[in-house]
Amino acid sequence: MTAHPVPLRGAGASPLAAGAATEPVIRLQAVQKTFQLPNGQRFDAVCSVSLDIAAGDVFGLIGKSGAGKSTLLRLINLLERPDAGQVRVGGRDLTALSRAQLRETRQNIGMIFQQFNLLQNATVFENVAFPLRIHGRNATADIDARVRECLALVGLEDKVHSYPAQLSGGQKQRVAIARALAPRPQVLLCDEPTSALDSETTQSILDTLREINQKLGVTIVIVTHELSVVEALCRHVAVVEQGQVVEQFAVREPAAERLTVLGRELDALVRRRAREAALDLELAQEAAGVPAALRVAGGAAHV
Ligand SMILES: Nc1ncnc2c1ncn2[C@@H]1O[C@H](COP(=O)(O)OP(=O)(O)OP(=O)(O)O)[C@@H](O)[C@H]1O
Repeated sequence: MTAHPVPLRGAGASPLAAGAATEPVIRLQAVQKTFQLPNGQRFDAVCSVSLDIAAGDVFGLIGKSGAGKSTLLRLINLLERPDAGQVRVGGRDLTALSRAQLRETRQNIGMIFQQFNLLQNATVFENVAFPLRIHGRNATADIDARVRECLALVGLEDKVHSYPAQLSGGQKQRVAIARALAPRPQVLLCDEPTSALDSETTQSILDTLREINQKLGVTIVIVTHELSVVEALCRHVAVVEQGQVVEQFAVREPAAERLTVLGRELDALVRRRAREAALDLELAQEAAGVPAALRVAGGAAHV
């Protein structure tokens, strides 16, 4: 896939980025979300969570069904408004903003969903142009250029006139990624982005997300129930249980002890994949006739 350079939202380029150099791009401080249930009872979905996510990171949120992962993710762009606590993104406290300011600030936070959430009666072009048009400040030529740039980034230049119904699941998710990136966000939130896709398509979407992170520096936060997704994509992970972050760690640094079963399972997977990669490398070198003394180690020893 050809990737076209897209200008980064630089630290000095936008008031949204003010303060970003001095604190993590995402900072949740004691955020709380309680839902009122139909029977009148109250349910604490997120309980006083504090979490820092550094600029440029790829951060996974894992946990059992109902643990509060999606609610936590949706607190980051205030799709869910916290009952208490602060949500800071790009140095701004989102909870203190007016509606108009929040609309503006949300351009800095793209989001993709399990079911893609595309406009069915709009072409691929119009889907990607949508977030640029609703802010009404972009000239038509600029929108056109930006839409094509984003579609190139996800390898879908040739689908510009197609409708969502004419696309595969993976292509729909690529359109959703292009749409999320169109306003040049610092942060991309992903809510189970590969859960509706087969494993091959999942791999190619993960490759695209990795490329976006590496080339554009966009910080990615991803909710998933698939440990393989975390292993393949994330640098850091937090395990969520009953509305709380019970542990967080660097994915590539398996430890002797973890607090949670999911943490232990993820470590085991990381170790297994590292061993497999080391073996593959060894076999490839052997097949290529590289003398044993000159072979490069695969790195499994580190984990
Ligand atoms: N709008 C709402 N009203 C009432 N309860 C809600 C609402 N949204 C979420 N919940 C409840 O909050 C809890 C956490 O939900 P959430 O979707 O964040 O969990 P999750 O970890 O993402 O689960 P899953 O992996 O199944 O999507 C669940 O028990 C859910 O039923």
